[in-house]
This record gives sequence, C-alpha cells and structure tokens, in this order.
Amino acid sequence: MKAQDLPILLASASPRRRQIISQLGLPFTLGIAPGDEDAAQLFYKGPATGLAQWTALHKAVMTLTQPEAANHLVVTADTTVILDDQVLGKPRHEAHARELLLSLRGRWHHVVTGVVVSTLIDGEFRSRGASCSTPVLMRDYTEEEVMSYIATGDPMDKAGAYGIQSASFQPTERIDGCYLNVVGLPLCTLVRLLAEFDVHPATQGRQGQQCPWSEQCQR
Ligand SMILES: Cc1cn([C@H]2C[C@H](O)[C@@H](COP(=O)(O)OP(=O)(O)OP(=O)(O)O)O2)c(=O)[nH]c1=O
Repeated sequence: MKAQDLPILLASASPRRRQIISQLGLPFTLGIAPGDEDAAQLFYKGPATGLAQWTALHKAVMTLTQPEAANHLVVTADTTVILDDQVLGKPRHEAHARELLLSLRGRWHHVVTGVVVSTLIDGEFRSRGASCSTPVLMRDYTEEEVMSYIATGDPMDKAGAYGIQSASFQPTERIDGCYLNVVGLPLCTLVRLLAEFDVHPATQGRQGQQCPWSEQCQR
C-alpha cells in the first residue's frame, strides 16, 4: 500500500487543529494522541525552539502504537510559546496562568508549532517533521483584564495561557508571521510535509483563509 492512498488521521484533541485541517478539503478522521507529552519533554535536551517538533514526533509514535492508526497517514502537532529561550507550556492552574500572562505582557516572544506526518505500513515507520515559528508582540493589558480572561477558563488549555483568537481579550498587538501557526497548525508547513508523501490537497487552504505567510513557514 502506498502512503498517498492512506486515509489521513489527525491525532489531536485540539478543536483549533480540527478546524484548520478541514480547510485543506482532504478527507480525514480524528483520533487522540495517547500518552503524556510532559514525559516526552523530560528527555529533550535540545534548544527550546526544537521542543515542539520533538513533542509532535512523540505524539506520532504514541499514536502509531494503537493498532487502529496503522495504515493511516497520521498528522500530529505541538505548540509551544518561547520567551527569552524559556518554553512556556500550558498553565498548571489559574495562578500559573496569571504568572504566564503577566510575564508575556508587552513582550515579543515566539510561538513554535511542530508538525509531524507519519506512517506505519507493514511494520515500516516513516515520518517527516518540521516546525514553524511566529514572532508575536503582546499588548500592554492590565492585570484586571488578565483576571477577567482567566475567569473565562479560555487560557487553561493553551500554550502560554493565551489564545490569540480570543475576541474578548485580544492579547496581541502585532504578529510577524503565520497566524494559523499561532493557533496550532501552520497549514503551509503541513501541505509541504504531505507533499513528501505525495498527498496534494486541491485547495491548499480555502479562498480567503489561505496562510499568506508561507515563505516564513518554510524557514
Ligand atoms: C499560543 C496559542 C496556543 N493555542 C493552543 C493550540 C494548542 O491546541 C494548544 C497547545 O497545546 P498542544 O499540546 O500543542 O495541543 P493540545 O493539547 O491542545 O492538543 P493535542 O496535543 O491533542 O494535539 O494551545 C491557541 O489556540 N491559541 C494561541 O494563541
């Protein structure tokens, strides 16, 4: 069986990733990467910018341990926020969310999403991975705004404790790269990785939603 004939399996619980991948117009099924991503991070010794791709690879391997994932083209991703070479993950509790949001206030930082496309066909593991980095400048929000935002619960499942897409909080002042990367899945990077498996979406992102920053994502 050839990789391009395999159905795509997005192994992600992230509603943002599910929505973004649907823009490719390719059929896909959904699953969840099992296991603990924090465990993978314990073994990582490289630079902060490489952690997202490492964790996405870990999610791929964990997904492919499940028999139902075999003979699928598995897509996994991981998003990290990097401030001063430190990785800011998801908040552990509300006080941590407050700490993260105040440390990011008024600061440039990077959002890095690692993406991995992998297969296990007849016992042979194949994977291609890449990451995309977007510089983001936070606005100078007040502590009261931070507390109101935390009260919505929105920060708790997000790297760096914020969602750029939050209509009420609107945390960012400026971004210099791919928006979809910040939200969790850089489509242009994914399209490039799928092409390595000879999978080519007809739309490459629907009209008006196509990532305009593909050059930055190729870096
Ligand atoms: C910075 C930022 C992150 N995020 C999200 C994207 C990711 O869903 C999440 C980071 O956590 P991840 O561990 O990358 O992903 P996840 O646990 O949500 O999903 P899965 O591992 O099952 O694929 O933060 C936003 O939605 N908006 C943002 O502005």
